[in-house]
Amino acid sequence: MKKVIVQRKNGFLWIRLNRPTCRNAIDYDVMNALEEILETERNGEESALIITGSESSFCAGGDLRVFHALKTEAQAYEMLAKMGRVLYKFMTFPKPTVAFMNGIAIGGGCEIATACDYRFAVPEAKLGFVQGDLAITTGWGGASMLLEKLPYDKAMQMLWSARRYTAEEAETIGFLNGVFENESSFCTEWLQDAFVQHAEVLTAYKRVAIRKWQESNLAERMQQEIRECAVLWEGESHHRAVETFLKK
Ligand SMILES: CCC(=O)SCCNC(=O)CCNC(=O)[C@H](O)C(C)(C)COP(=O)(O)OP(=O)(O)OC[C@H]1O[C@@H](n2cnc3c(N)ncnc32)[C@H](O)[C@@H]1OP(=O)(O)O
Repeated sequence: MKKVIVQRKNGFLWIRLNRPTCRNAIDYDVMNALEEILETERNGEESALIITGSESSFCAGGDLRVFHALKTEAQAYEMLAKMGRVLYKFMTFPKPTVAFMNGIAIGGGCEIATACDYRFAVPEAKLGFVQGDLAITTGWGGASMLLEKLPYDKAMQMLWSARRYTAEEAETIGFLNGVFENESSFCTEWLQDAFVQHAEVLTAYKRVAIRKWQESNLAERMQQEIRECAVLWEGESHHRAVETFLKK
């Protein structure tokens, strides 16, 4: 079974995270697949990219079973920086990008969504930057990207509280651009009329945004954030919190 499925539908490129038994958590295979897709599809024919999850989850963040083997700051940094590079590629993808959160979006799942230009969810989705509860920060550059997307106080509220928000609450705080019953209503009520036909207009506007992020050195800020997380990762509190989850 492919861990990441690529589909082309009505002029859009769909990426579907596909590890439903662990709520589409991200492991190294998924990171590699995403990196390859983002490289090869930069100049593809589709006008926009949509990322979603299979079955009824979007993404439960990093695969805690796999990544719990990483004990030291250096080991953690290597993994975190790898996904950080993938998310910077997402953030600066030359076309519009959309996260359709078809269910739970937790931890790194919210970081992936933050890298996208738009975020939508189904009513029953729960969303949160829960990393704080695991005694770490966002480790894939999510906080730096969130501060580009939300007003300062709203972004910090989501990060500092580590709270799980309902879709309605996440829309109120500004993390979500809308809530749709399902993928089909998202497509007919939003996606099909969201973008002009002239693909060169879409990419030109995206370059405006990307230049701003380049000038404000977003890549470097994400790297520094990843270093902060790697330091905390090594701590006892983090390892204990993950063990508690894994023993459940
Ligand atoms: C790297 C930076 C980060 O991303 S830090 C954040 C890491 N993620 C998390 O802390 C989320 C941990 N998961 C959860 O809180 C819950 O599983 C959530 C996602 C809310 C789903 O709850 P629920 O629908 O009740 O399912 P469940 O807990 O029974 O899980 C089903 C199976 O999936 C697994 N799973 C879940 N999340 C992960 C994960 N992040 N990494 C690895 N496995 C995960 C569960 O262990 C469970 O597996 P099993 O069926 O017991 O074998």
